[in-house]
Amino acid sequence: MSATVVRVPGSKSIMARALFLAAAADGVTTLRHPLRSDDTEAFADGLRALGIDVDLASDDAWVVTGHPDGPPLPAARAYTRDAGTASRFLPALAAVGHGEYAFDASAQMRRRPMDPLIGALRALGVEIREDGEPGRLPFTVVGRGLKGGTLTLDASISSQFLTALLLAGPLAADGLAITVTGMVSVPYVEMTLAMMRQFGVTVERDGDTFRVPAAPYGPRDYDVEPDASSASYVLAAAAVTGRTVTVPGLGTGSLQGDVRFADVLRRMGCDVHQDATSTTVTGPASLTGVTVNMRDISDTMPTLAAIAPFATGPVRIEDVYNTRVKECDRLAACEENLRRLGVTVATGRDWIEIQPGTPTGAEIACFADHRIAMSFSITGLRTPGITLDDPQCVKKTFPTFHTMLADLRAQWGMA
Ligand SMILES: O=C(O)C1=C[C@@H](OP(=O)(O)O)[C@@H](O)[C@H](O)C1
Ligand SMILES: C=C(OP(=O)(O)O)C(=O)O
Repeated sequence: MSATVVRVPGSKSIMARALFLAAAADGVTTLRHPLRSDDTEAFADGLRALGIDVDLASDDAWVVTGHPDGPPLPAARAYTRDAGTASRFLPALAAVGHGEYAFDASAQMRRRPMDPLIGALRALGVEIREDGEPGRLPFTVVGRGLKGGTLTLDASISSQFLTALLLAGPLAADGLAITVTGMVSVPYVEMTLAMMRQFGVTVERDGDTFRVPAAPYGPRDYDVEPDASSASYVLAAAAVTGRTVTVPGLGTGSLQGDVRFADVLRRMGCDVHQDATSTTVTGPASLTGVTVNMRDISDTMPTLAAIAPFATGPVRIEDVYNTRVKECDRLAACEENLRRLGVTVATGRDWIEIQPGTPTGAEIACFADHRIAMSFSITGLRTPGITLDDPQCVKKTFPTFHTMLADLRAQWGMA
């Protein structure tokens, strides 16, 4: 059977880093194949609120004029919507500047932890005024230029705090030495280091310590990869329908750890071909069960949980505690929705185990979480009658998701 080629939109995580790096570079950066979504617009709007010029008029290229000394405005208010990346990275950029920068976000984002970043910036001498619940947004960063130095950071709840400090490190007068404990989502940190290198700065890593030199970022013409987490839904669609899908632009050469979701599908019996720049998956006659540690690729946990009932044996996903502090408590959300579909499921502090079953149609509670909406839409390829209580929440990272899925259904002759 011939492969269906599906192009997925640009990477949210690469966009967030590229926007930060471009904003801090000495010159003008062009981002090619940008992702336009709620998260990336939140990032761009946040930069603009700080006085940094981001021209997102074109869908082919966003143009950013950098300010190596930090935000040019002496005072600003930034609203970072639901975006973890914008909410965690932008305050670190503000700390480099000279002024008072107030940050706030949506109710969902206000619930998510910010304390490791607040603590780290304070340890570096930055004044932070907590304007709401301690350790959460909203808060105000009072920037007086960042001197730098050494600090210890707990990275066990999110890697985004470490990424924020790494990205800002070269703008500190003395650079930064950061020692981390308990790191999750390691591939995102590797992405950060690789992209800092692409913009001209090399971080030295010595075990758990990252040494960031004081050094200038250079502007670039930057091509954004397709999003590997978004691709997981497309590959999962192949896995549950027995079809063949090729995602171009994403393979072993990707900066994104989530390309390894294809390895999980391979272990479940899919035929997987991955070269440097593309991934092709063919679903088997029946998927097998698997036990998998998803600490490194936890954004794809809901994708796997949602197709798990179709496997012939149990699917157990381990070491994903921090999925409880994402857009929603994702372990609880997956458990709730699998139960709604009549599937037997159990969860613990950091794991979920799903039994084989035949899901029956039900309304999915999205909890305003794009990944819950997209994951259970893929279950819907095999189970009639699945509806979403909040289909629009996919706009966070993949605004064209439902059109893409409708196109796939049409090409595959599904109603
Ligand atoms: O740095 C990033 O771009 C991201 C890091 C991950 O978060 P955690 O480090 O909080 O797991 C991931 O879940 C998120 O979607 C994007
Ligand atoms: C956890 C996610 O996003 P955020 O960048 O808001 O943390 C996600 O996209 O799955």
